[in-house]
Amino acid sequence: MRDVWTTGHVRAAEERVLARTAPGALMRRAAYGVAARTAALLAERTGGVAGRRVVLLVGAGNNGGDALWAGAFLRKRSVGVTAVLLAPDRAHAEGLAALRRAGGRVGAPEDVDFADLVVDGIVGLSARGPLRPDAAAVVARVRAPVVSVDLPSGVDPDTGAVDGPAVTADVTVTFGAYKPVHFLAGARCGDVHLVDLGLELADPDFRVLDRADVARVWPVPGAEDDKYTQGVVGIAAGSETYPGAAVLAVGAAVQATSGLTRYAGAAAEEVRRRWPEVITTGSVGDAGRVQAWVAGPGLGTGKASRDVLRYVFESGVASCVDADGITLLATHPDLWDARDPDAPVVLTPHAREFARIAEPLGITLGADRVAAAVALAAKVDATVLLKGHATVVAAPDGRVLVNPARSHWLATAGSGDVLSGLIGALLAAGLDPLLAAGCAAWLHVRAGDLAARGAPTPASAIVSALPSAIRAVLHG
Ligand SMILES: NC(=O)C1=CN([C@@H]2O[C@H](COP(=O)(O)OP(=O)(O)OC[C@H]3O[C@@H](n4cnc5c(N)ncnc54)[C@H](OP(=O)(O)O)[C@@H]3O)[C@@H](O)[C@H]2O)[C@@H](O)CC1
Ligand SMILES: Nc1ncnc2c1ncn2[C@@H]1O[C@H](COP(=O)(O)OP(=O)(O)O)[C@@H](O)[C@H]1O
Ligand SMILES: [K+]
Repeated sequence: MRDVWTTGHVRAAEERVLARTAPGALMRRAAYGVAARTAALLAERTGGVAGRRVVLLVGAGNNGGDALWAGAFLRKRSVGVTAVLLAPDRAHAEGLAALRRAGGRVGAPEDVDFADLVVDGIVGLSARGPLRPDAAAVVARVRAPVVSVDLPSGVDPDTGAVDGPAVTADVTVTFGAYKPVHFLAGARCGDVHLVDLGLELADPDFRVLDRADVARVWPVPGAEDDKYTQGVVGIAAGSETYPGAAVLAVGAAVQATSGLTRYAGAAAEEVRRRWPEVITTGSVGDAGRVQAWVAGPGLGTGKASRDVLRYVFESGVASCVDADGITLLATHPDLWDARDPDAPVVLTPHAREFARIAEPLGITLGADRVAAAVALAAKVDATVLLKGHATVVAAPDGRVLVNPARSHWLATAGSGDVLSGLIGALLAAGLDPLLAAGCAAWLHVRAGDLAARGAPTPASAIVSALPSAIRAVLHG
């Protein structure tokens, strides 16, 4: 599990450490970490360190100071270091003096053209908005690998939003604590390395699950178990028009856990043909007992679908409401009244579905996706999984998980249906809804990677990759 704090919390903690350490000590520790990673990347990309050319892009604040000190440390390994000062009269004075003492020089934007590696010290925690034009012009020249100091400049530290020119780093070296940008805009950061500054921080703003966290809770049957004790999941999905959504959601549920899966709906024939182990019926009322429902994928939004959702809510078990189910809740908010208040609900909107359900409630999906998910979760008293390249899962009590993608091949038709089946299976197994949604999203990404291996993948191949992904989770 990795803990993540917004910049306000990190700054406050840094102030406390600054007050009890020698002046400049923290910055030198941070900069030493940058220098070490820079040398490692130089060696990896160019085959050596001594004699290579590093250009530092130096902004007006302490982020630039880190870069200058890192340059001074790199000089000790005979790296040629040139600093491009974006605000020459405000460049960090001690850092600049240290670089000059070590034999580094101040250069011009053209020096970027001949760099073996660029260190981005333009802006860090104080970043506001995209890169300003002078910084953007220098960054546009960069062809070399980039090490970003603390975070890639131009990306919002707390939301990961990018709305103009910004740096894309190969490696980011951050200090004290992970910040939201590192997971909400992972693709901009490259590999992220954390340098410990001994900060003391309270509860994180969100958490990121690791393999071990998923392994700890993924349902594994024991000697006393049978197909019922592990939790039975019911899938109310698919229609005559969209039978595929049912086949995918059911397939994910069948492969996720070893309990029983039931299916109720118009795609019973297709489901049975593909998944003979599933007990199928035409309607939710005939399905038999389940411990959790998945309602919505490919279901349609007519009267019959409304009845399905009402039945699921009235049944008093946990549910994952996806796709058409979300649209139904948006257009017929009275459906919420059918809900048993003790039964947890997980909503899994993509951005457009989120807008559909949240805007009438006065919640807009702006740059801060975490805040939007938290607000909707509290408002409707449900766990909200907001899909995207970084999936945000917010519980009604304010706990948040973020699950970053490792590639973007999951953005394919039917991929969301697979996710809903996974969540349903984990809810039926009794996982806390936040963990059910978070672990499902985690496994979804891993299965997506295994299925894709660098090329487009159909959603049905993601379903097929689930056993391998679970094996990798459970057995390392
Ligand atoms: N605190 C600590 O203990 C430690 C802190 N450490 C380091 O300090 C960093 C924070 O430093 P910081 O607060 O001095 O500001 P920083 O991020 O360098 O910004 C500088 C100036 O940039 C400008 N600017 C803003 N937006 C911009 C944009 N889009 N495009 C271009 N320019 C933009 C804006 O200047 P303005 O012109 O608006 O006055 C702003 O004042 C932190 O990330 C870490 O690296 C480490 O050493 C460890 C110990
Ligand atoms: N750019 C992206 N990178 C990685 N994953 C993505 C990206 N865009 C979407 N996804 C993931 O792909 C899935 C798409 O789900 P959804 O939009 O419901 O598709 P469908 O309705 O076709 O099943 C979600 O799990 C989402 O988090
Ligand atoms: K930076």
